[in-house]
Amino acid sequence: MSKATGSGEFALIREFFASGFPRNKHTRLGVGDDASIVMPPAGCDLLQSIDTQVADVHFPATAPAHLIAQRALRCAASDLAAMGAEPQGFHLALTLPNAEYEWLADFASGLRDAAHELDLDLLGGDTTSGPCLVISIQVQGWAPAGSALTRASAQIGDDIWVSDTIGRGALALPQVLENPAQFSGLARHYYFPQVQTPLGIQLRDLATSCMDISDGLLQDAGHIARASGVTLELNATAIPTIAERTDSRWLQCITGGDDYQLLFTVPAARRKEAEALRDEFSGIARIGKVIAHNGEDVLLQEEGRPLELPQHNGYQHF
Ligand SMILES: Nc1ncnc2c1ncn2[C@@H]1O[C@H](COP(=O)(O)OP(=O)(O)OP(=O)(O)O)[C@@H](O)[C@H]1O
Ligand SMILES: Cc1ncc(C[n+]2csc(CCOP(=O)(O)O)c2C)c(N)n1
Ligand SMILES: [Mg+2]
Repeated sequence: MSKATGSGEFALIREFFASGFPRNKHTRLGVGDDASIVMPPAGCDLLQSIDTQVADVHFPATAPAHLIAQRALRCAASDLAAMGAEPQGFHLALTLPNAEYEWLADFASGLRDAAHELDLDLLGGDTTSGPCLVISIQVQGWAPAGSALTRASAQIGDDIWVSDTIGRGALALPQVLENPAQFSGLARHYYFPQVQTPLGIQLRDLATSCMDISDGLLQDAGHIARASGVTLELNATAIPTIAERTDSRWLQCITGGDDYQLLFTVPAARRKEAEALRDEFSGIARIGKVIAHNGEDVLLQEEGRPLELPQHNGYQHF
């Protein structure tokens, strides 16, 4: 397979990453210098997050390069959506086992498409050789000062909501591992997780807490519970899952991860406002309520009776 034109790391950066990305008006200096320069709008907080994806841990190494890029940027951008940020830009750190021209061209084309859709300017990065493909993406954006959503302020009595169906990524995984190039049905959700930026922005004035579900609904619900010092009581039959409650794969849906849907809490007194969001975000569903901490961080109920929580409630690296 051919190598990047010109030779070496710098030709590769020039060819694939120096142009073709959205140009954000707040970017003073992007790819090419020792650091990027960005001028945030007055009165806004800067929000930043970093996400790493490793070949054969987060995606199959043999997946098409444009799909790997799409997925990596979307998963990273999801953390901005979770906090209600308006996206601004990203830095890309790439570790590559080799520099094959066709692979890089395909990767850069997927990355550009995702960047345009998500409104993220490529601000800079770092490119190295290494034993396996690793993609680290730092994303940043802003929100009016003090308005960003966090995991820490869920209140007793709040309703618990999710932005859409849970479990698509988890149930896609066996298919994707079997055929990494397949890109239909559930595999679409695995490679193109829906980034909930518009919903996150609307929730700034409505939700008391919010996060994106990357590791599994049950485990991630525990993060809001611990950060807020409350218990999240989930109603099993109210959770919109891709496999029905009676399906043997239901548990995989709520523990498997790779959803990138939002989990958020809204005061019960504002339930009608949350329901009205359905005009624009038809998938949102009310799945439980926040109660005083009672020893457990998360409770799963069905028709008023507690369900035993599985030992494995979400993805952990170690
Ligand atoms: N090596 C690290 N050094 C400092 N902080 C870290 C490190 N790893 C994780 N964190 C912080 O710990 C918190 C939880 O990290 P985690 O990666 O689980 O975030 P997440 O949004 O739940 O998951 P995802 O990685 O899927 O976005 C975040 O605030 C993150 O910034
Ligand atoms: C090939 C392959 N095997 C397994 C998985 C499942 N998986 C890996 S990491 C993760 C949680 C999010 O990661 P992080 O917490 O690092 O952001 C999940 C659900 C996958 N996506 N691809
Ligand atoms: Mg997150």
